[in-house]
Amino acid sequence: MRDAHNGAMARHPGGGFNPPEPTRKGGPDYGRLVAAVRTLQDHVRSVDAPDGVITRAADLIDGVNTLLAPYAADEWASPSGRRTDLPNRGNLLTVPLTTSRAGDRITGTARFARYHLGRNGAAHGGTLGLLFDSLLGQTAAILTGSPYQRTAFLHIDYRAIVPIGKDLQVDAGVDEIDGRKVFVSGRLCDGDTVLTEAHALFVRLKPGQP
Ligand SMILES: CCCCCCCCCCCCCCCC(=O)SCCNC(=O)CCNC(=O)[C@H](O)C(C)(C)COP(=O)(O)OP(=O)(O)OC[C@H]1O[C@@H](n2cnc3c(N)ncnc32)[C@H](O)[C@@H]1OP(=O)(O)O
Repeated sequence: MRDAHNGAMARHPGGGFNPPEPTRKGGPDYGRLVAAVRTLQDHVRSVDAPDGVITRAADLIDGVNTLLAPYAADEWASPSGRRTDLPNRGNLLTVPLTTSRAGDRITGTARFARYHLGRNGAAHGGTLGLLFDSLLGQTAAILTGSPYQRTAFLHIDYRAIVPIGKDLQVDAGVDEIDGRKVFVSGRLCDGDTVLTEAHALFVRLKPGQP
């Protein structure tokens, strides 16, 4: 049987890390769909309900999966990550992040949810990598004006545990450009407290690189 999700492996004919092509596909409720799934993810991580409730929830979600399955499309056709009118471009994968350019910096707000919980109130360390790849990737792309880059390395320093369910501040900038290499760093703060610092190398892709 064909796995429709393998369509996501289709390569762009031009190669490279292609910037998102804006779309309004999915209509007025696409943002609500993504927000609802995020809420669902939080519920699945926090639920402590009777077996019958779990059975009913699983049945309902199976129903949604059956509804959506015939429409699985590759990454170039799906609106995921291309709804530039929506938070996080309608990309369910990302840690919720809102940014804007402030001169030669990228600043904004990030918020971890129950879904991102590691243990004992702290966000899972891997989700910090997820956040910083997005934040520093955006920073490299926007501040250099060249979106065709990929992360070569990402170094994270965990300074303090990152709380969930709280608006936190991000700040990032370009430290150095050396030919194709763009060195970027940033941090995540809770007020005056630095929670996480990261630095990364993004390499501008040559034509034909995937
Ligand atoms: C315009 C506005 C648009 C706005 C709208 C933006 C929206 C858009 C935002 C996107 C924000 C998300 C961005 C996520 C981006 C991913 O997450 S990409 C996924 C994770 N990364 C990957 O999968 C990359 C896998 N690796 C590779 O593909 C290749 O290793 C790379 C990174 C392309 C480099 O390979 P290459 O081109 O063959 O490079 P190579 O010639 O070996 O090295 C070039 C230089 O870099 C150095 N280098 C390479 N790798 C390393 C390393 N790991 N450590 C140290 N040095 C290294 C080399 O030593 C060399 O240095 P020099 O000799 O030139 O001094």
